[in-house]
Amino acid sequence: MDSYFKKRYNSFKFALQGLNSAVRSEPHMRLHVLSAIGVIVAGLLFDVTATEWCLLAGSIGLVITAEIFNTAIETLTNLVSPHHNPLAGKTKDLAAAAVLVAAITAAIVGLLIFTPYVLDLVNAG
Ligand SMILES: Nc1ncnc2c1ncn2[C@@H]1O[C@H](COP(=O)(O)OP(=O)(O)OP(=O)(O)O)[C@@H](O)[C@H]1O
Repeated sequence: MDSYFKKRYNSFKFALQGLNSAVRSEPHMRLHVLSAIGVIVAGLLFDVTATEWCLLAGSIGLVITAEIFNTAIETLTNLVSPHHNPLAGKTKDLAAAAVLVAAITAAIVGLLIFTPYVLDLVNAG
């Protein structure tokens, strides 16, 4: 039983190491984290509803998860194919496209949620 919990603890520790390495080595990841902080601050300022928090949290998670997978795929591609190879390029472009789609989706969710709050603020002012 002891070794069961030790294994789970180690898996969690390795996952945190991966997160730490993604934030430290990837400028895009830092940009996503900064954007997430901005969204959380805006959510607190506008006092968005619980449903809106769920959508914002889902969008933030989607983008950060996509970026981590992109980094993992890029790293593996560099290991497997360090030299120029059209398939390696295609693999990286596909992974990058996933991040782009996630980021566009998150931007649309953010716009749909925050635009009415901003308009209310402008109209009240
Ligand atoms: N081994 C390769 N063979 C062919 N094309 C490659 C290869 N490595 C990269 N490319 C092409 O160059 C582009 C940029 O590659 P790079 O490794 O800088 O990835 P990146 O997504 O820009 O990484 P980062 O997010 O770290 O800047 C890729 O999207 C791909 O089109």
